[in-house]
Amino acid sequence: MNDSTTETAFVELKGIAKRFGTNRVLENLDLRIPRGHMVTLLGPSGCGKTTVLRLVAGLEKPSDGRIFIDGEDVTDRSIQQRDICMVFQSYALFPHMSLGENIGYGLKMQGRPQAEIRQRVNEALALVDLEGFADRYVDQISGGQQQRVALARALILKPKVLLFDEPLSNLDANLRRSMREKIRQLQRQFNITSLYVTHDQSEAFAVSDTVLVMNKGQIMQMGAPQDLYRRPASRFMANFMGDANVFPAAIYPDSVDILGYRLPRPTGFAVGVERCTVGVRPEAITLSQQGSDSQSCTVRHVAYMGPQYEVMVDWQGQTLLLQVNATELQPSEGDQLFLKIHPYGMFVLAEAA
Ligand SMILES: Nc1ncnc2c1ncn2[C@@H]1O[C@H](COP(=O)(O)OP(=O)(O)OP(=O)(O)O)[C@@H](O)[C@H]1O
Repeated sequence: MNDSTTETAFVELKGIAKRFGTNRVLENLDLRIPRGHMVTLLGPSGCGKTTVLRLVAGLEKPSDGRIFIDGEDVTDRSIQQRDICMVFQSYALFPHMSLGENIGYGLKMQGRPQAEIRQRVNEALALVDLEGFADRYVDQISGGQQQRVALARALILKPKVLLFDEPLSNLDANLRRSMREKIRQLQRQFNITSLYVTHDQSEAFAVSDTVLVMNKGQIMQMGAPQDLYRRPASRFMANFMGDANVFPAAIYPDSVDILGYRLPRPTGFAVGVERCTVGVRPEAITLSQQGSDSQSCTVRHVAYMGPQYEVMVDWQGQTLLLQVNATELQPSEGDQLFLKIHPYGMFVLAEAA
């Protein structure tokens, strides 16, 4: 199990329900985030991720249940009384203020002295690699820089909890990577308990200690990224975490039998499950020119992806999706090849075949 179930919770949601009119968005949701952890909420559009974030922020009231931060019941407190900062997709900076004034705004509202504000603004700008930008305005900097200003504005207040609402969605792919590394570095450096909403699986994996996958207001699975990918608890999870080939299988003491192809039993697979469903990730199936009858397959479709090919093959009456490293083999449609399934990429699904 992941740490978050055993460690003391710093942020805790207990029995949370949220209804908008007749729309029951969340029902009896429990969530525990240990101090200093970064938990990401991941799930399809409309599953309730943003609603959870807004409930923690105090921007929505739960219909039922209680919310605790650092041991205190904050359910009836406003956002200002919760010691929380939020970083939005839209940056939400004031255009009529300089970047320094934007970043120092919260401290000014707290009545801190000018000299302290100036010093802390400069420190915050340095944290996000924007030294010397204090006198610029929002329309003089790029989107990526604006999001770093928004991050500095949150960090300067040293909040108990930092909330991120799809913070990278407006950035292009290169900026997304550098910004997510910046967020992760600063979150770790300051050990800030954080909740991060995204619908991008690779972003969730890259920034978090723990990923919580939701669907239709329910928690489907929560755990470290590797656990969710390698041991999905359901078919929904298997498909949501990436592509999966699914087979009927039987597990014996020394082997797993998939459609007549016997391979070593992976560690952790329970013995004696004569009928089950096994999932195999595309990257765990390789192709080669040689093999046995039970591994023979026909290439149906090839898509060139740069570092690898995505290949569809017919095998034992099933169509499989797999990936071939472009440095190893360049398959073509119609090729008769042999596949190899690697136990590393295999998981047992709860449902029977
Ligand atoms: N203020 C509101 N009034 C009425 N319904 C709402 C309100 N806010 C959210 N909802 C509904 O709650 C459900 C969950 O919305 P939410 O924004 O939490 O989902 P999400 O997982 O964050 O989706 P997305 O990834 O598209 O942002 C949706 O059906 C949405 O229409």
